[in-house]
Order: sequence, then structure tokens, then C-alpha cells
Amino acid sequence: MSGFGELKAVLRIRPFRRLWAVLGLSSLGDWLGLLAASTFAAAQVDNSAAQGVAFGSVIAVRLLPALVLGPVAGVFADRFDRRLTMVVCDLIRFLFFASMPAAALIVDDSTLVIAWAAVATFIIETTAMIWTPAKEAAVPNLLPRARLETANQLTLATTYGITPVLAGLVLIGLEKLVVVIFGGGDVRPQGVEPSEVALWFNSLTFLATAITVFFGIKEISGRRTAAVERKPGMLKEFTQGWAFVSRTPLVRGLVLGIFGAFAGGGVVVGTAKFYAVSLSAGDAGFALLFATLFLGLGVGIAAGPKIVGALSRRRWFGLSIVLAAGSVLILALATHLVVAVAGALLVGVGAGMAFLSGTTLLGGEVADDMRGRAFAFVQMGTRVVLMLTISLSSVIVGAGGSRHLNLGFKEFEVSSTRPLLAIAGIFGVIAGIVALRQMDDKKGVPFFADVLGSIRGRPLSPDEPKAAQGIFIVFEGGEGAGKSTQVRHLAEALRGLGRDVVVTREPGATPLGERIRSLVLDPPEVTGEVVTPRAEALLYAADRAHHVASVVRPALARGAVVISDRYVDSSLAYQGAGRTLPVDEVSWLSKWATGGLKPDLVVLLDLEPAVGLARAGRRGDADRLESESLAFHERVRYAFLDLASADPSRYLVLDASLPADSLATGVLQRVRHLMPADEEFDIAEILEDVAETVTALTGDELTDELPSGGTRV
Ligand SMILES: Nc1ncnc2c1ncn2[C@@H]1O[C@H](COP(=O)(O)OP(=O)(O)O)[C@@H](O)[C@H]1O
Ligand SMILES: Cc1cn([C@H]2C[C@H](O)[C@@H](COP(=O)(O)OP(=O)(O)O)O2)c(=O)[nH]c1=O
Repeated sequence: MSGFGELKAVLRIRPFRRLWAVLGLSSLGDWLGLLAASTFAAAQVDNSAAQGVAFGSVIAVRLLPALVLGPVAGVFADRFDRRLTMVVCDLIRFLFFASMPAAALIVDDSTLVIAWAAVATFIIETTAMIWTPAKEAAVPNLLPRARLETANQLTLATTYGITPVLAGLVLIGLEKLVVVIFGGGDVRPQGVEPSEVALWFNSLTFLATAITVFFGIKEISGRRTAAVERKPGMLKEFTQGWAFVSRTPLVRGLVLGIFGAFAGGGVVVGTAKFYAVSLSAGDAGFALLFATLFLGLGVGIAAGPKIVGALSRRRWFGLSIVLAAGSVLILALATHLVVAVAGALLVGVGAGMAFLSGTTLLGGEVADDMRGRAFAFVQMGTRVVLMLTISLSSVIVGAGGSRHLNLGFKEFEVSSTRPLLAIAGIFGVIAGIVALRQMDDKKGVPFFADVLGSIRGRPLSPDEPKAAQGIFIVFEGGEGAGKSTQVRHLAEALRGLGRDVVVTREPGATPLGERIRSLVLDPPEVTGEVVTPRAEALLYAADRAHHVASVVRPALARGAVVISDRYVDSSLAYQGAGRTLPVDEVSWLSKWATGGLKPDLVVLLDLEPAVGLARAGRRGDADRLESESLAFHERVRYAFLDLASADPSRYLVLDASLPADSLATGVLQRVRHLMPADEEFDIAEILEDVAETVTALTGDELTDELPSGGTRV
């Protein structure tokens, strides 16, 4: 479960708290009703065959309304006042639950009593089909969006965890109570059989919820009163609902995923008995598999949000379906009970997480006026899919038995449950992937990196669109590697070609950046204190964010060539490798700051730190980073080289001890490939111009400043 504090926070919201109490009560009623109505019907007859028929017909009658009424139930929830809809439904259920034991009191003929029980159950179920979407659609209106997930955790845990157990206990308690008060079976008066008492009790729970909703949760009413007059006819609303589900990618993806999960679940349930046999695990194995499946469900619902952290809920949903279905494949292949138990646990975890994220997405992202129909659609579909897959798969498995498989070197006994589970698993995985594609809200962001990042609290965000025309070139390297010199070279060459060139740098290309630059680079004697590593990383990131947004992107957008002296790699090398902050964190920070803007080309000027520092030293006072140890600069150098080798197509690595003009040639040659074909240029000619310009600009005959070891090309 989410933190206790979060639970308390949702329960502090009064209308939700009351609705939760109502839900707990009516769900207790539902479970009691399910148990009691069927045992009640069975108790009316003696022989076991007739008992079976009675039991079965009550169950069937509970599923039928889903087929008949499911499609229109949502129209009620969207069209009429949801509070009144809920109240009327509860009153109907109150009356019809009471009518079952009442009928037994009045009528003597047990066939009639059973028939009435079936009719009453049918009506009760029909009502539930209308009540549930109204309730589901109302919940998101009672809560802030951020609390919806926790609220759903609480609701699901109540409906599927607490109340079924409680219902069982209540039934046992009633049984004992009846015996204590009225004595054993033969001497009891009519109408107080335990199942009858349960039905009376059940009837009262619905009266209680009707009263609470009517008087206590007025907030459920009172939405968009103005829109009501403009409502189209019911039939129109119904077709609109279908159209909405089939045309909205999010809802289509959700529906597909949920149905896939339920189909997989249905096959697992339908084949479970035979599956346990195929593991030679018997009844105890069967029970164990079921128990772990439910345990997994609980874990998925309770711990899911904590585990996936900040992951996009849409992605989480798709991932959960794939996890559940993939684990069905584990079940299909498991030859040992331990493996099967692990598989069942994972099926449960995946299904529980899918259930939670699916409900939350549906509640949070479907607009209020469509929500009832969307929930009704899912409610109907899941019941139908579940019923079909459970019955079909148990029939198929029952008929299929097991086959003897001879592979020549080894022989196997393959139960027909295995291929069936495998098919269900594959089908589910495909459904999950398709669902994910339909509704992915982070297209283009690598999936697994995002999942891992999110689990660690640092989700990746989709890149902001990059302007198509401009070219972004970055120079990287250690101190004194010659970046500024090469930037000037390249800029002049491209300007000579008539290109719009923007020369910039990090840190400090903007007025804000200037101030950040002095905060981060001025020596401690000036600033009065040493910048701590994380603060340093954040300051560079802040400079970068501002720089990209106010200088780089606008220039690229108008088609300019942007040449920057340093960019993201400097942070990875200096703050990551140099300061030894975790590189993935620094990388995430930069990605966030830049909106994912990557350079088209990074020119890495690689140089021995000692040589570079000597060159830089000639420029005067060393800044904070220049005065770091040689080991620091060694780490920085190798970090740059690692980055380049990880993505060679984007990098040009040059030996910076070469003369400046030959480096410039190399750079130009590479940059040429980035230009549109019609702008290809004659290198020799431009280089001559460039050499002249640079000499004129700097006054340096650069090529004469060759350090020893440098060679002319
Ligand atoms: N290829 C080169 N060979 C020798 N000296 C160079 C070369 N490129 C630049 N220099 C000199 O090295 C010093 C630092 O160059 P600069 O371009 O400012 O490096 P950075 O911007 O990487 O710190 C300058 O005095 C510059 O003239
Ligand atoms: C952009 C950036 C620079 N730096 C450091 C590297 C440099 O030592 C310093 C300033 O860079 P720069 O202005 O390029 O200095 P120089 O001309 O001496 O190479 O900032 C980082 O540590 N992280 C970063 O993200």
C-alpha cells in the first residue's frame, strides 16, 4: 500500500471517505450475496444433481445481465444524476435481496422459491451493472487527480481483499449464531437458516448504503447541470459511447489491454485444475498456485506504485500486461512446482498493477461525460471475456487430455494445458504491446531506459522537437585543447560560405549565464566559499537550460549553424568523471535542462592534460577548474573519449596536438557532410581564407606554436 500518510490524506476527503465506507458495505453485501444466494438455492433441494443445477443457474443468472444490459448501463451513469442512480439501484437491491428469504417463508414449493431466487438475482445483478459505472465515474470528481491512484488502491483492496474474507467470516459467524440462538437444523423455525439470515443482512446493507449516499454524499450530484438540456437521445448517447471507445487511442489501448489480461486470467483459471495435475502437484498444488496468484495481485496493487516510481502510467499499464502475459508463458513452460509458483506470483503482480493503473487511467483521463460509458464497457467486456475464456479453456483442456511427446532423445508427457497457456501468454503479450503503442505518451523515449530511470525516480522526458533546418556543432575537450581557436576557424569558414553562423559557449553565453559563470568559476578567494559538487552541476545545468532556450534553439529554428564551445559532455566529464557524481544523474539533469537537444556533431579535441594546461596557463590566472589536480584532468580526458566511442557517428575525435590549420581541415571535411548537397564547398580554397582570417583575428601564427610531438599534415 502507499505510505500510510497518503492513505490518511485520501480518507481525510469527506465525500470519498463516505463513498469508501459505502463501497465496503455494498461489496460485503455482494460477496455475501454471491455465497448466500447460491447456497440458499442449493439448500432448497436435496439431491446433489439438482443442487448442482440450482447452484449453476444462480451463477449463470449473475453473468447474463452483463451481456444484456452491459452496453446500456453506462448511458444511465452518464445521463442521469449519478447519486440518484446509485440510490435507486441500492433500494432495488435492498428489496430483492429481502424477497428471496421472504419467498421461502410464504411459498412452500421449492421449485418456485428457486425460480424466484434466480429472477431476483438477475434483477440484482442488472442493478449492479448500472450502479458500478455510476460509482466509478463519480470517484474522480470527488478527489484531486493526484490522489486518484491511492484512492483506487484503497478501493480495490477493499473490494477484492478485505470484503470477500469478511463475507466468509460473517457467514461462518452467522452459522454459529443461528445454532446458538435457534438450535440445530431440525428444530429451527423457518426463515432463519444461515443463508437466509445472510440474505436478510445483505438486504439491510443496501438499505444502509442507499441512505448514506442520498443524505451523506450530495457531492456526487451537481455536476454540469447546464449541459443536461442539451443531451442527445439515449440511443445516440449509446452509439456515441461505442464510437468514443473505438476511436480514442487511450481508451482503445486500455480496453484491449484489460481484455487481454482478463482473457489470460480466464485461461489460467480454466486450466488450473488440470495444470496442477500436469505438475503432479494435486489439490494442494492447485490451492498453492491460486493462493500465490492472489498474493501477487495484492502485491501488485499495494506495492506497484512504489516500485515503478515516476513511470508514465500509460507505460506502466502496458508493461504490466506484458508482465502478466509473459508470466503465463512461464507457467506454460514450468516443469517444476517452484517455477510455476513463481510464475503464478508474477501473473498476479502484473494483473494487479494493470488493474490499478487501468482503473486510474480510465478515471483520470476520460472526461466526466463519457466516463460512465467507458467504465460500463470495460465492466461488460471483462465479464464476457472472463466467462468465455474460463469455460472454453476448461472444455478444451478437459477434452484434450495429454499427449505423449517423443523427441528421440527424451520423452515427455505434455498436458494440453501447456499449449493453451502458451497461446494465451503470447496473445496477452501481443495485446500488451499493441495497447502500449496505442496509448504511449512518450513516443521516441527509449522504453527500458525510461523504466529503469523512473524506478530510480528520474523518468526520461520526450525530446522537444528540434528545428529541422539548423545545424548544431559542439567543440569539446580539456583545458587549452584549442576549442576556442577551432570554433573561430569553423565560424569564419562557414560565414565565408554565406551561412548564418552563431558562435556561443558554455558557461556564460547569456547575461544570466555570465553571472552563473562567475558564481561557478571564480576562485574561492573571490567568492568566499567553495562550490559543492551538486551545486556546481546544477549551476552548469541552469546555465545550459537558459542558453539552449534563449540562444541555441532560436538560432537553429531560423536555420543558422550554431557552434558552441562546450555543451553536455563537459558536464558528464567534469562533474561526472571529474567530481565523481553519478554520470547517469548528471546526464539526466542535462537532458532535462536541454529538453533533449543533441548536437549534430561533437568535435572532441583530445590532448594530454599537461600540454593543454600549459597552453591555457599562458593565458593568465587559472580558474577554479583549471587549478584542479592532474588526475582530475586525466579523468576528464578519458570520460570524453568514452563518450565519443559510445556514439562514434556523432563524434569527430581529433588529436589536438596537431597544428591548428590541419585540425581545421579535418573539422571542415566532416562538417561538409552535414551540409545539404548543393552547399558542398571547395576545402582548399576556403582554408586559405580561413588561415588568413584567423591570423588577422588573433595575431598568432597558430601553426608555429606547435608543441613538440605535433606533426604537420
Ligand atoms: N593546435 C594548436 N596547437 C598549438 N597551440 C594551440 C593550438 N590551438 C590553440 N592553441 C593555443 O592554445 C591556447 C589555448 O587555446 P584555446 O583555443 O583558447 O583553447 P580552449 O578554448 O580549448 O581552452 C591558445 O594560446 C591557442 O593559441
Ligand atoms: C560547460 C561546462 C564547463 N565546465 C568547466 C570546464 C572549464 O574548466 C570551465 C570553463 O570552460 P571554458 O570557458 O571552456 O574554459 P576554457 O576556455 O579554459 O576551456 O567550466 C564544467 O565543469 N562543466 C560544464 O558543464
